[in-house]
Amino acid sequence: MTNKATSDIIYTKVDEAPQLASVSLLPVIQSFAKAAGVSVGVKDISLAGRIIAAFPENLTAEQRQPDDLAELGELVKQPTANVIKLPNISASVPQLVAAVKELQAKGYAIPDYPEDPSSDAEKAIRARFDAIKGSAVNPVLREGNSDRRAAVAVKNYAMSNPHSMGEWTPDSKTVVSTMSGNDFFSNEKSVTLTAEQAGPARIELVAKDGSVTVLKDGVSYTAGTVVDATFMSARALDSFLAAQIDATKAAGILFSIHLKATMMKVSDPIIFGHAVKVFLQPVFDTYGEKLAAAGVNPNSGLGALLDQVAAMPEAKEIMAAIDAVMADRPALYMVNSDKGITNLHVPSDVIIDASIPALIRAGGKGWGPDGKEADTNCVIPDSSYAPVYDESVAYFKETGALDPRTAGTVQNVGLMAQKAEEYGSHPTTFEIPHDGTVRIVFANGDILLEHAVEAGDIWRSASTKKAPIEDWVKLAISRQKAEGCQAIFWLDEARAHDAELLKYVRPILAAAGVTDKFQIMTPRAATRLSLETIRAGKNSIAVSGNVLRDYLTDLFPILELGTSAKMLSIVKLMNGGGMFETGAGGSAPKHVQQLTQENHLRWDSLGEFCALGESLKFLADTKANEKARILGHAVDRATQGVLDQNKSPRAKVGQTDNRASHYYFALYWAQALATQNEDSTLLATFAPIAQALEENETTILEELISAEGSPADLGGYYLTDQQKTEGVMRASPTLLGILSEL
Ligand SMILES: NC(=O)C1=CN([C@@H]2O[C@H](COP(=O)(O)OP(=O)(O)OC[C@H]3O[C@@H](n4cnc5c(N)ncnc54)[C@H](OP(=O)(O)O)[C@@H]3O)[C@@H](O)[C@H]2O)C=CC1
Ligand SMILES: O=C(O)CCC(=O)C(=O)O
Ligand SMILES: [Mg+2]
Repeated sequence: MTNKATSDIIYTKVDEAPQLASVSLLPVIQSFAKAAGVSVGVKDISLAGRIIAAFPENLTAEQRQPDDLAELGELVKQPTANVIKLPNISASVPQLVAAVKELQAKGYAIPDYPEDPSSDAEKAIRARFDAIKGSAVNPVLREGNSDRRAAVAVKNYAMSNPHSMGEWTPDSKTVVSTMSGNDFFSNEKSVTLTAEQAGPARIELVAKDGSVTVLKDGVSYTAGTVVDATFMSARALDSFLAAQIDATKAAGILFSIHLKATMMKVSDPIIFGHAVKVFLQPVFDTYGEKLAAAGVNPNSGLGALLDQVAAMPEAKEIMAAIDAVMADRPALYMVNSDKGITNLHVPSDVIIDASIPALIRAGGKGWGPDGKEADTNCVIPDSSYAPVYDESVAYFKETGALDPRTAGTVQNVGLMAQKAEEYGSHPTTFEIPHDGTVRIVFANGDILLEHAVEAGDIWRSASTKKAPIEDWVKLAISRQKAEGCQAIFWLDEARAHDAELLKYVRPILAAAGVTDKFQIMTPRAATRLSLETIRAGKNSIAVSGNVLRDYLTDLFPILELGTSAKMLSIVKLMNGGGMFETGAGGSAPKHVQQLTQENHLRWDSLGEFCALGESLKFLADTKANEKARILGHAVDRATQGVLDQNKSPRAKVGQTDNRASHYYFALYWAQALATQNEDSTLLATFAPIAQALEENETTILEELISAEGSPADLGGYYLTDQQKTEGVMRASPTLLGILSEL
């Protein structure tokens, strides 16, 4: 790799709200760090940046950008890596298409996204876009397992300043519905590879007539890898969805589907497309061919479908047919009832890890088309992890809402390193073109796993390497030792994949003499026990696979803290480096909308503060930089100050926003450095800074707040204009002036 990252700490340029927040926060971080001899560089992993980097030959020399993600992907394998990773967009097709359109309008000659590539040239373009689509950054950077928890100060703050919780009543009609068979869960097969089996393999589909289609060649496995294969039957999925639509209507509640079309970027958009199609079945029965000819792909959602229909010659007739079907269907759970955006409009608008916890926090209520809250049928087709939500809903119906003032906490140790489990499944997931048998075949012809499938079934294989599994169990042991609390492996002995994992887990626990410190429970049982535990004010550690890592690090924080944005999220990289993620939430598109409408950014950077403190302390250890340690401890004190003094952003214009909260963070950080007695140089540097920040509080806040209430122009969405964005996010010349003294 050329162009080696030379900064001590790498901060990531991302998208949407966290990127806007960075424009305000980075000058503070960079100038404070500089005073301690610590350099903080930036690498671009934004959606727009990744698109630009993928098409250099289409662009002018000025427009071109290096492939920062590839560079970071190498860096995270180095022992010196120290990365602060903010959440980036995992793009669905509609988001990708919108970003390309914006870049084209700005003069970047990026090709269109080929929806249905036919020529080799189109296929090559599509392959480049596919590498950008969905969860394309996290699996590359997460070369370690996940340690997510609420810092003690953050948890204490949440207990003394509880967020509002909706009421749960036993008569709530809200339910979680999932398939009873023929899904990924029930069709799963799993094998741990012996040393003899390690090596190359291919995935092929053998048709009924014996002809063979190679779906994927050049798969390569190492010894000890757990290889899974499974499929979801398209027929079973469609009849499940049809039955759920009817059941929802009969119950008089809202229909909603919750998927992870971003992280599960191949399988879940297809499942989403089935939901769109089944919901509009009579329309597809009548106009299916015409819609297909017009390029409609239900996987992109109802929003894109409506736009495409509007441009068809038969628009009026088809629109009338759609309206008639919608009138006959149950009411849909809405993303934005004011704008008529439904759950089925865009595959990435409703993302299960955030959507279901928000509904549970609200007392089991979703928003209906009338703008009112209502009970909801939460449809989660695959039954692998749906029991977690089903059990949560059942538990809260029985016992009422959780009380954040007294609740304990559930931390997570998640398996994700080296594209573990579903993270690595994207290139080995296929929508089956015709009936037959899918099989994984070794070079010598031996068959590893096989399934009889039908056209349209979604078949996928995931694998998990030995070293990450062992690292994950060891991380669990050390976290349990540090906390001394209950710890549960959320694994189901009766599930093929989990049974293979347990063959690793048990001997490692036994060898470490800690078998009695851990329980092993199915996700459903673990959910119940964890909820009972935190209700009793005690703590638990959820040791889980990758998908549950994702789900649980939103579910519990959203109930305990009101949001997952405040989580400490550490990735202990397997080769010795550290990556510090900011919170457990996403890029909060709603927040950008508020900023552009009324110049108020309610993004909370507490996750960034926590990550920064950890990153500096890690740097102190890896580069023997004591100043960095002092800076890191001062970050912790500043974070505590932001919490104690209630300087976190609030929702409304005129209240503290993201920029003002960064001012307070800088003030408390400088004060902490000006009052420590370990390093006199730092003290001398920061004493006048702290004083200047204190003395100019009123001026700085006035400068920051003066523009609030009226629209803000960022000059773009996916690719904002740097000058305009800095004008909005660095609105206090006084603050910038003080920072420039460093
Ligand atoms: N690690 C990563 O890179 C991740 C990326 N994503 C990406 O983020 C995008 C949006 O995902 P989505 O599922 O909607 O989830 P988000 O977490 O972005 O948004 C859900 C809601 O959570 C609240 N929220 C999240 N972060 C903060 C914060 N720092 N401060 C205050 N409130 C916050 C907001 O609620 P309110 O409206 O109440 O303020 C927000 O509307 C997608 O493109 C997704 O792919 C998602 C998860 C992780
Ligand atoms: O990788 C992604 O797409 C999102 C991951 C995520 O939501 C998480 O890590 O919590
Ligand atoms: Mg998540």
